[in-house]
Amino acid sequence: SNAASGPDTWAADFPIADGNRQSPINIIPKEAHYDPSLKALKISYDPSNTKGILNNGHSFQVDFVDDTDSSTLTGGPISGVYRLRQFHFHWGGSDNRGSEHTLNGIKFPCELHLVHWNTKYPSFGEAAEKPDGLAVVGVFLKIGAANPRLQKVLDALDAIKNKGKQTTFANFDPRTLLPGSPDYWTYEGSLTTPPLLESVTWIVLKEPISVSPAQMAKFRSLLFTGDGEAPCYMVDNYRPPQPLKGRLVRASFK
Ligand SMILES: Cc1c(Cl)c([N+](=O)[O-])nn1CC(=O)Nc1ccc(S(N)(=O)=O)cc1
Ligand SMILES: [Zn+2]
Repeated sequence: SNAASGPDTWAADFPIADGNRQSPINIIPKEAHYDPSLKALKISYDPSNTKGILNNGHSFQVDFVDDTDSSTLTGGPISGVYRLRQFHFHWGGSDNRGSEHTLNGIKFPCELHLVHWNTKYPSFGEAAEKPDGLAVVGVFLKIGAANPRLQKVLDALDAIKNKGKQTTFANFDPRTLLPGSPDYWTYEGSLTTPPLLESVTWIVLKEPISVSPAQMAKFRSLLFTGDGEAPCYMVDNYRPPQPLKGRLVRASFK
């Protein structure tokens, strides 16, 4: 991460960066606790809720209409109904890095985050301030065959090369980006970029999905910079693992 504005500089403006439930973390499967009381994740998304795709200057995100309970996450470690707000990714400048969570210290080239908020609160903004306000599903991407479901998202990136650019993007079902296995790890954490709010129940899926080297190159064609600025490729937009500080990581599987 670059020195000027990278993760090492965040504590100055956001003291919570050194808090007790920061994300991401390194997940050590052997130290996770199997919890038989954890329910299966129940994910149901309505593709017609897809609102658009935006380069926000630190990643790109696909936004969803979240004014009804039509795209929701329930079950798993959470109680109540959480609505899908957006999904986005984090990736590296080369295939040996890019994910935020790591597995036994291993970095994946990319990580998908599906961001949901608890409907017991009136809005995403309100929920983001509460300890049980958000639930983010994390999915690792590993180098392999080209992922045809990912390609529709990647084909939209040429239109949002620069920071602040957005374009239409419709009828996408994020369920198509999820792996077959329902197995996950879960722990209490935070947003991984400022404001680093400690409001996220993390649900990290065990099984990665595939991405090809050519598809990774597409992620890396985006720019951090706005139109007319000296171009800076959008790569290494990941925060490294943070101290566990005594937190328990639970597994939904043996
Ligand atoms: C903080 C906030 C509020 Cl409040 C609003 N809002 O519209 O009210 N928008 N944002 C921005 C936001 O969502 N950031 C965010 C950061 C990290 C992640 S990550 N990687 O998944 O942890 C998910 C989201
Ligand atoms: Zn993220």
